[in-house]
Amino acid sequence: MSAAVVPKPLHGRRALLFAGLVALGLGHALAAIAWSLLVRAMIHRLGAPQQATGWLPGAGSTALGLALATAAMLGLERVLAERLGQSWVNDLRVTVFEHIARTPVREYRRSTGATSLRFVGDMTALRRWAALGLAKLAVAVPMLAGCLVALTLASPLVAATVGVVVLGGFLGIQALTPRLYETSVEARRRRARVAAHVTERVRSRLVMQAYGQEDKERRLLHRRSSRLAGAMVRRARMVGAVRATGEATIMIATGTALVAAFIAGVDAAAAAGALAVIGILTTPLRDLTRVAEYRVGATVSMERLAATLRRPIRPRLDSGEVVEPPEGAGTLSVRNVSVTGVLSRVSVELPGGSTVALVGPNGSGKSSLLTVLAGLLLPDSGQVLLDGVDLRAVDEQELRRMIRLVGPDLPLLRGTVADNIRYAAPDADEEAVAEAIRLSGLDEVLAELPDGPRTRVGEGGTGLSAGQRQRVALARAVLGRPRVLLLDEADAHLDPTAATAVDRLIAGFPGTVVVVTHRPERINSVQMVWRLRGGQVEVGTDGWREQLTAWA
Ligand SMILES: Nc1ncnc2c1ncn2[C@@H]1O[C@H](COP(=O)(O)OP(=O)(O)OP(=O)(O)O)[C@@H](O)[C@H]1O
Repeated sequence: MSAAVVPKPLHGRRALLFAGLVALGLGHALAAIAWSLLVRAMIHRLGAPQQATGWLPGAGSTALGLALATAAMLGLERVLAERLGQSWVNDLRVTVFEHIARTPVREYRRSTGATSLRFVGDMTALRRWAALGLAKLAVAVPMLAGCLVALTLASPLVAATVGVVVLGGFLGIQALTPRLYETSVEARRRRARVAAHVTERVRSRLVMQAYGQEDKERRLLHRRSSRLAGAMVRRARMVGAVRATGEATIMIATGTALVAAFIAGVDAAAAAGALAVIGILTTPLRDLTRVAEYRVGATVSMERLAATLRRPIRPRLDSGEVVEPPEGAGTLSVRNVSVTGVLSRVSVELPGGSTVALVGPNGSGKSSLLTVLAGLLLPDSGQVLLDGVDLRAVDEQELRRMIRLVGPDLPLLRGTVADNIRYAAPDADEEAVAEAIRLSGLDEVLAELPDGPRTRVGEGGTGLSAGQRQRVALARAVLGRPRVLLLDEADAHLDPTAATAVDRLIAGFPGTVVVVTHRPERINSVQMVWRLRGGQVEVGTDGWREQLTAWA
């Protein structure tokens, strides 16, 4: 099992974008210095007798040039910052998705709402941090440094005073961040609860309606929503405190700069230049205040994502580890397979092309064994071989092509019936699709559907009856002629005619079939029976057909 590599915000191309933003910050700094010198020179000229000297040559065009350059830099800064944020979040989104997609189903039990919060709320917080936090940091720090240089040119005392006030402001903000962090964690937790509640209950609203629980659920949501509102207000209070500290810093810096200018005895022109710089300084100071806010939001979100990414996933095999897909008829060998709490040192052999019924009481581990045979659940110990090769050594795509599973945990996806059939093999030709439809007995279903294979279904196949869904799932599984077909209660929901179609499918299927069923009397075409009990597999003996009914 391996953990994911978390994309870094300043990796690769993003480091260049960041460097571009720092360059823009330096540009802003130079503009601030130039602006302060220009203001100072203009004020000097205002004080001088006009007739003698005339107006400052080039002042207008310099001011216009500085204004245009600043506007252009601001525009460019926004674009670079957004590119930085989007690029990082895009990498993160794909990484998190891939990780969740590859996490064993038993390892990931987050609700859909909590998962979608990772892709919406958390990604927004992280994009803000990169695009408005990191990017602002890149620009604001050089800009702040440039402003302090400009102030030093006017008066070192003024610069030192402003520097001390700014430092005090940052320390104040720093002192507030632990509480901001706590309130942000609480707000996120409450948001996750509301998202999980709403998503699950909306999806299962028929259960609410059937049991008349709409009012109770509404009250529950109201309570959770009110708690979320409270948490958001507490967070807003802290955000307000941070912003207020930033604004107070700006005002105190302006006031103390004037006092310092008075004490230092600087002339009016230099004081005006310093004030012009303080005006410019307002922008980076405000930006840096926001940086603290975005950083805390991103920390909270990143902790949640990192927890998800720490979950182990099935590692991709290195090219050197992959063995050639085995040749053979689909012989399955289970050797000493154990899955904690479910299977205990199970060893059975299923010759290629044969069919076995897997029976046993509820919870005995039939579905678990099927997922082990499919290579989807890795056993804690032991191995499963397909035609003599350990499933773990076979390239995953090849494995999925050779072994197909049908079961209640593999619903249909939103799209058309045809999209669902082709899901496993989008490039399959029409002939292969027609064969899969025929084998699964889906042709009768398609004839009844308003738009035939182009009929749209919702999430999980809503819009079709349970039996219709089952047959679409069967067609999806047999497309491309897998070597092994694992059917988990494939006859559930089927009427006798449809169940006969499943029986025909099993009888006519050229590969190996394992069929989990509670109704063995429907399955005539199996050649042996395995019973799961107490974590062990008993293999039916000579009179197994009688055992099939007795065991099920
Ligand atoms: N996603 C899961 N995560 C953790 N444990 C699970 C999961 N699914 C099943 N189990 C556990 O594995 C054991 C076997 O369950 P399994 O679904 O394999 O039994 P089954 O024989 O197929 O039952 P049924 O006849 O009711 O379908 C049960 O104790 C169950 O609690």
